[in-house]
Amino acid sequence: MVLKKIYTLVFLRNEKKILLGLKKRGFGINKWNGFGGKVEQNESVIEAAIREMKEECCVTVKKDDLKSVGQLEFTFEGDPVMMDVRVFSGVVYYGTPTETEEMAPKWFTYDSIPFDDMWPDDRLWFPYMLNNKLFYGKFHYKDLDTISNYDIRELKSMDSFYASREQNISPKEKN
Ligand SMILES: Nc1[nH]c(=O)nc2c1ncn2[C@H]1C[C@H](O)[C@@H](COP(=O)(O)OP(=O)(O)OP(=O)(O)O)O1
Repeated sequence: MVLKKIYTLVFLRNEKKILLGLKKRGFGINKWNGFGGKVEQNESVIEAAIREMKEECCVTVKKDDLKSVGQLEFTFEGDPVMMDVRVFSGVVYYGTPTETEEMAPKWFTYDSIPFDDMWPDDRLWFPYMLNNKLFYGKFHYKDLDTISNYDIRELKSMDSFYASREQNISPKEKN
């Protein structure tokens, strides 16, 4: 059996910019990323995405304003737990992105995304997201800085992609 933990990752965007946050503690510290974290028991993926946005940058997003745009799976050498990351994108939000103990938010123009200070996988799958393509990516890390192999593909629909894997996920994990 593959052990996995489900995470959320949310990117607010507009025509010119994307909101990233500098992670101030824990996993991925000092890297720029979207906002998100572990899906807790008794919440759906989308509920977790909304909660993490509020906790990490004080912004309110509504369920219908978040679009499921991708899934990323990460495994690490010697670690039996797969990270299953559900990626969302949104334009509409309420409030002002504000620094918290976990994240320092900042808007970046699309040509100034700081890939050198992000997870190495980001420069591989961001082009899909930025071009409004749905995607699935699978990455195996040799260590926290080094991808040993990966595969990315474009998807036609997130719903049908998740439906095809339904037998492997519990109802709570669906969005
Ligand atoms: N290789 C990777 N590339 C990427 O772009 N995002 C990644 C990634 N590996 C993890 N992430 C994201 C997923 C998730 O949004 C975040 C990790 O979540 P955290 O560990 O911060 O979870 P929590 O906020 O629940 O943690 P704690 O509250 O500190 O327990 O980093």
